[in-house]
Amino acid sequence: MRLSVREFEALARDRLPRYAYDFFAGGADDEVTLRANENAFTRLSLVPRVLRGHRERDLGTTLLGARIAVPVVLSPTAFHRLAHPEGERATARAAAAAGTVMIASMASTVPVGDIAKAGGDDLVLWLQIYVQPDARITRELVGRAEDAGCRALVVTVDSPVFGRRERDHRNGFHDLPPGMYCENMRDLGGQRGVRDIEMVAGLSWDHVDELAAMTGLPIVLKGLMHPADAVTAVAHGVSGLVVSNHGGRQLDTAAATIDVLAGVASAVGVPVLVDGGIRRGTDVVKALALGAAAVGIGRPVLWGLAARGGEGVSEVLALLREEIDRALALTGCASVHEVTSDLVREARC
Ligand SMILES: Cc1cc2nc3c(=O)[nH]c(=O)nc-3n(C[C@H](O)[C@H](O)[C@H](O)COP(=O)(O)O)c2cc1C
Ligand SMILES: O=C(O)C(=O)c1ccccc1
Repeated sequence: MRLSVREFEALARDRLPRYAYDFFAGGADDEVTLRANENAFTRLSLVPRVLRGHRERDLGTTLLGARIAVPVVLSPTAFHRLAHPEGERATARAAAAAGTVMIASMASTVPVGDIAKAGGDDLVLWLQIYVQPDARITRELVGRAEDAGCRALVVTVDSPVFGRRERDHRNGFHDLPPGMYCENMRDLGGQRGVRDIEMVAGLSWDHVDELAAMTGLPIVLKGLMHPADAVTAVAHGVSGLVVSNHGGRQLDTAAATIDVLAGVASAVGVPVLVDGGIRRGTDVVKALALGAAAVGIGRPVLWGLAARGGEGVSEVLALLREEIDRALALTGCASVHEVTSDLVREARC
């Protein structure tokens, strides 16, 4: 039996080829932000309340109108078939069983329609996209998301260019192995490899407006860190935000997400999610206290998938669920909505 999310990482490291483990685990440049995301949680302390007499906890909440059973969603990560042959299908089944949102990556190795089918009616599926230089391709992707029954589009805005991941360069990992493709790019005119997904160096608020004009789906922006950008985002009509530094894979030395969360969350009225370095139930409670509506996990899903396929993802989600439940009990909270900002403070070293 695995006792923690970190044990899954060790299992995954043992099972995966080096290049795949490094692709999943790695960050940009010196990986300062990669480490900072996790470390920042240790600099925050919880200040529990006691004697409140709650026998049980309700871990559920609502996100963009969808009821979710735990305040943890699956952040979008590329290439699940590098972790397990069933890839995103297995991930979708685990997300559906846990009763939470899966944000499928535009760079999934299973087409979004097939991810939706694997997850079934219970799955709340959102599709993450990178706006493409050719608006026709973006429009086609949006259509594929709508046809698959996705309930939101998550637009990643932290990547006008790719971050430089030295591990991938060292390993010569620049494209998917034979037989694996960015399936959502299929038949859109490219070679279906990693390089088919293009970044838009001049990404701007105009692109957000253009995208909003293409669809009736709610739009969530992922990769914001600055409160001023959050305010502008809401003025452009977005329905939610994900405070994220892309798991330390884009701008190295960017702040840890948990350190900027409160500034963003207090600046806007839309739901704010946060991802980066969340590995324990107490991390989730700290994020809720700092204003998050829910959190996202990236690598922990990949570690579960690599270790034991969909069962492994389910185990990771179950571990986090149990830890959140215990952390709520020990902080005196009966629900995620009772987690208030006074329950967290900066640790004195
Ligand atoms: C291997 C890997 C692939 C990723 N692919 C994407 C992606 O395709 N689109 C995206 O918006 N974010 C992507 N991300 C960033 C995640 O959505 C998320 O922000 C990050 O993993 C959260 O940090 P954590 O891994 O510490 O939980 C990726 C992250 C990893 C580790
Ligand atoms: O690795 C990533 O972080 C990522 O976002 C990505 C995007 C497109 C293709 C491959 C990876």
